[in-house]
Amino acid sequence: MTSSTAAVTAAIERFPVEICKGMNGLEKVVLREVRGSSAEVYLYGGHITSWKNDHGEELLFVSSKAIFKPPKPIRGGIPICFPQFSNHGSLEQHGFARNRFWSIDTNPPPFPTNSSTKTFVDLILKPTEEDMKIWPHSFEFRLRVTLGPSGDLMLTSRIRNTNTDGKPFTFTFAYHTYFSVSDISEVRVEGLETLDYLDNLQNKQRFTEQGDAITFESEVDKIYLSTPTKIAILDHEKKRTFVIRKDGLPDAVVWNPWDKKARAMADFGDDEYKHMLCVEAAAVEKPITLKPVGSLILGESWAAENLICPFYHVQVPPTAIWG
Ligand SMILES: O=P(O)(O)OC[C@H]1O[C@H](O)[C@H](O)[C@@H](O)[C@@H]1O
Repeated sequence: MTSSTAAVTAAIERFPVEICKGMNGLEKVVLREVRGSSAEVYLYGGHITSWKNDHGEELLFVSSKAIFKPPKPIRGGIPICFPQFSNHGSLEQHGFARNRFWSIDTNPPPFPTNSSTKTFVDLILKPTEEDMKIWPHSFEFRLRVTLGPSGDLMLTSRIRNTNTDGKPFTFTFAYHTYFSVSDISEVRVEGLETLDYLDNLQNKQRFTEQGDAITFESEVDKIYLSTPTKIAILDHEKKRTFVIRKDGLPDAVVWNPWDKKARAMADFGDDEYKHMLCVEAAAVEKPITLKPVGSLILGESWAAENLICPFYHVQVPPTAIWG
């Protein structure tokens, strides 16, 4: 066993997590909570591909046609969009973090909150020389995926500028979460009413949302701006509500490709749009800038959190969410 394998094993043995082979032999980490909930994270993309409640029911949508083969990003789950969201810049769509191989971070810097009672894994992404030809910046991107005792899933990202050439860098970001829903026409989203949004289907023009909670009857691709820290997705048929609680991510992207675009995507089933909805905690309108390493100081860092939790319509929402 090499010393780095030993360090990974030691980091993993502290927590009930397992590293195993997933689709096409790609490595994945499986987190399990004592009450039965679980989550799976592929090192390819630092990509969450499964999140199940304590009845083993899948809460994320992953396409039956998803291609688990680099460099194609995985269709569904939670892709990480960094250092660019969508086509808002000159890099490839959604940046490159979602199709790079991440590593297990055996020595993460301490977290302000105590996670000792939770199941989590820490991943890290650093650029290769090839990446630096595309985006000439040195960075450390640390991602902690935590499965809470009530089955809630928390993603914490910490990004540091490690440039020693005196250059700041600027990025946009999203957790591109694909929620599984029973029937898109029965779903509504609360928390975005009356907000301004940029409509990707109308040249990113700015509009103001009218009326009540958001419902779906055609393609939607909107970036809601300066959104509240809590957003809810209500699924009447499933009698289930997902609550998203976010910090450091002012925007929220809502996307459903609907039938025509679904048919145009090779890695997405023709009718699958009926059973998914992306609500993405994001920082898009105001890109983040981080200062480089100085003579006496570390490079600047940025952190963002996204907590998602299902609750069922017979339950009281967990206090972790409504706080
Ligand atoms: O197909 P992808 O590159 O994964 O992007 C899927 C979608 O992601 C976001 O939600 C964007 O707002 C959409 O414009 C885009 O179509």
